[in-house]
Amino acid sequence: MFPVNDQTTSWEFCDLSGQKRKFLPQDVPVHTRSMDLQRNKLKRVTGISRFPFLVQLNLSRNKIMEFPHELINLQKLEELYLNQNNIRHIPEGIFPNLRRLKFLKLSTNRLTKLPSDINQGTCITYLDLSKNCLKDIQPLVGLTKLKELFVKKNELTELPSQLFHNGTCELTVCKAMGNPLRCPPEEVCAGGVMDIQSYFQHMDENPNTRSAWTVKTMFLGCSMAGKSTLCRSLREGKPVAIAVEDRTEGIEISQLYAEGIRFLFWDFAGQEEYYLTHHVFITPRALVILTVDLASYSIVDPQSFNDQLWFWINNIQLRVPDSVVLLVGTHCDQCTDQEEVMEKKKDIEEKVNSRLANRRTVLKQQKRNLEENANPSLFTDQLDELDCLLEYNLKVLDLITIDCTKMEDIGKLRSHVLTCIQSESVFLCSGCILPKSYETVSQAIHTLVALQKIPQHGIIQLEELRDLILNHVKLSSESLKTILQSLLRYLHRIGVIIWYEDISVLSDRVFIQPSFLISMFKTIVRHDLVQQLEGVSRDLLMQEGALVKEKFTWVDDLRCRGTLHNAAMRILVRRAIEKLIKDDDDLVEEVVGTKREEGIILTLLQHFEVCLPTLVGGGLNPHAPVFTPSEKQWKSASEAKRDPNGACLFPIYLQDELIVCQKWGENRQDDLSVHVYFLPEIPHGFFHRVIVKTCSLYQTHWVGREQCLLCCGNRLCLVRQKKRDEDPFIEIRCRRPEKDEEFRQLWDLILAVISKLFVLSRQWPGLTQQIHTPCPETGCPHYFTWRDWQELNNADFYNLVKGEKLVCKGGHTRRTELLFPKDKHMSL
Ligand SMILES: Nc1nc2c(ncn2[C@@H]2O[C@H](COP(=O)(O)OP(=O)(O)OP(=O)(O)O)[C@@H](O)[C@H]2O)c(=O)[nH]1
Repeated sequence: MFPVNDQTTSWEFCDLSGQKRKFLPQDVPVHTRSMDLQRNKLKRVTGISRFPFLVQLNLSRNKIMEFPHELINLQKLEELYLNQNNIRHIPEGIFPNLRRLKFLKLSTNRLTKLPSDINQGTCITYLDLSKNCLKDIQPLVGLTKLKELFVKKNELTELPSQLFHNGTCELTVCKAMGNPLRCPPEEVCAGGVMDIQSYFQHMDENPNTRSAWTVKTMFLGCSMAGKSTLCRSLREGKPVAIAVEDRTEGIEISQLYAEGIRFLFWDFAGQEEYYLTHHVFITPRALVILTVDLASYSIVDPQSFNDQLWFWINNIQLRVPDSVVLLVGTHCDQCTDQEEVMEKKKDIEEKVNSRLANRRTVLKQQKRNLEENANPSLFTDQLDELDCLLEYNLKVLDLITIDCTKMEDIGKLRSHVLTCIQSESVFLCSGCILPKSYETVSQAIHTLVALQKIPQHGIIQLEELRDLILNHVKLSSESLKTILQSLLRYLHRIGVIIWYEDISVLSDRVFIQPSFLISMFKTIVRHDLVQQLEGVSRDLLMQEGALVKEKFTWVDDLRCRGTLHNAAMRILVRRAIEKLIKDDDDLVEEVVGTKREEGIILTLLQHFEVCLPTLVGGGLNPHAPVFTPSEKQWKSASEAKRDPNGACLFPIYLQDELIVCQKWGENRQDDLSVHVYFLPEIPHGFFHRVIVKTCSLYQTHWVGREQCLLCCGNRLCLVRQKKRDEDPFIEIRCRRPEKDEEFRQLWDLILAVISKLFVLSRQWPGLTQQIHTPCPETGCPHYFTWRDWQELNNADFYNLVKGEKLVCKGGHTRRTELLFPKDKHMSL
């Protein structure tokens, strides 16, 4: 929507949006400067040259097939929206005439090629070409004022290096995800313009044409399905039996080189407790091998399909919706005969295909419902979002059946995986070209590991790593510095190393062996943590200066309250780590932490929102200084008071909701309640992180497994996960305030919680929100986008609470529904 200021008179701004028009209207004044024609049914734009004073023109969401040639007459045009049409071709000769054009949005069309003279639109600063079919954007070279470039989801294999030349480039934003990029690889582009520039600079200095190929392969599936067996057998090239007691805890990583491809195998444990870490490690652009035990799979029991397959496919679809999933059925030897194997294969494939197709049908139906609504303009964001979900294409390949104990079957699977990877139509992630210098440095790191110059645990200071590499390569210290930074970023993104550049206390340290870090994670995030704690010996307790009776308290607190004392955590991590790190007390201390300082592991667990430091509060405190209404940045209230020798709350280990229920009491009829719906469902682990995120804002909170209660001033706010008619939503429920100032606090509180929900939900790209849920009390839905929320002011909020309908147009992504009983007015 155009920004219209109050001074704009009607002849200057002409809103013709959403009127199902097939032609331009005749009665618009020729002096019109801004025309909004979005969401009509225009196929051609004939007659637009009658408005030579147009500065802004919005033709988005029409049915335009040809780029309107007449636009060459709009010489004052500065902003042009042509997104969401069907344009296949832009003729030559347009852009030399649009000398004032600054903003051009052409996303979601069918362009395969750009006109060679597009670079004569020399004023263009913003250009969106995402979601087309472009193979080449070389014609953009010469757009010297370009600041923001979007070319997501095209068919680009290269970006033109000239666009990024240091001296001339004004680009500040370049988004190129979703292209089969080789030069620079997508992982370099993800780092933004600076990383791309650095890449091209090194390519200039050390050109390379050879393609390096690394494929992250993730093994997912239920516990005991055979993931570790598959992973290790593939690596060894022969069947490897895994003893039952040798189950995967957390994640294991290993490598395999085959036919010039480096596979990084990530073997994820199947038990529920580990799902909590999956958001950290399940990343896009990987091959997923979903393993199912065919012997235990039941055709007749629908739960079997749900648990063993659909749960995983659904999770993958929510988290990495563009992935390729290879289904592997193990334990064939334990099925009665080949016939049973084939029946199960057929059943699984049919059910997967029908569920995937069904999901699409539901999405399409939802889209139709919105389009047919009396006022579809209220739903444009929802429609966009549904379009995005429809565009994702999770590829689930046919199931391959194997007996992991048979040599022949392991060979069959290995060549099948290679074929899948090499067939680019199936697997987007192909080889990528790196500057020679990157390869040299990468190789040097590899050699240093092999020569054991880098300790086995792989934790190394950045500077120390640089010094070691300098002894191995012919590079100046200065150029190594820049190469190393970009290279480490790249290696981190493809999953070879871990470097948390953004966590200030960890930014000077590199984890050359990710498996080390993960094994630290799994000492804490594990299904048998209580037993592990019970097994702590007297010697270990003494080392930490703790008494045996403290151990009983720890066990009790973990079991009943989901709280792990930091002292207990230190003991557990130290016990695990001392097996890996020998004779390096300083490092052990750094990882484990001390009574005065948090260690690496605790920092990471909090960074990834697995736990939060507890400051278990007392009763309601009317003077609690936690909230500062209208403060832009939400600081963690407990941060300053965090005690490294305190305890951490792990919502995953909580058993019940008792404490929350007790404190909250009964729902009241006049409670304020905001619902945030999610479609298709709330992912596993999502709510635990909501709890961690929201509770970290408050000093006083009580937490249950699927609920948490926050205290703001003397107001209570309940956040909980619920379902209505199978539709999952998160409810934020507050006691109705009495005083004005409390009311404002409450508004900020709701806003803070919702903002956390939105930030979090962005990490699941396959997730959107429920659309049709009218308010049961008033019958009229109030739909809000996140941007609407931010833009609402207190006065709007008062009106809402009074039951007045407030309509917000525009906005971005997900919508929220306000449900305030209409008859309960606030006295303000
Ligand atoms: N007979 C037979 N046994 C298999 C086959 N595949 C796996 N197994 C056995 O099944 C058991 C479980 O296999 P794992 O590879 O540990 O299973 P997982 O999926 O990694 O399990 P978690 O680590 O708990 O997530 C092991 O004892 C394997 O040796 C198979 O095809 N045939």
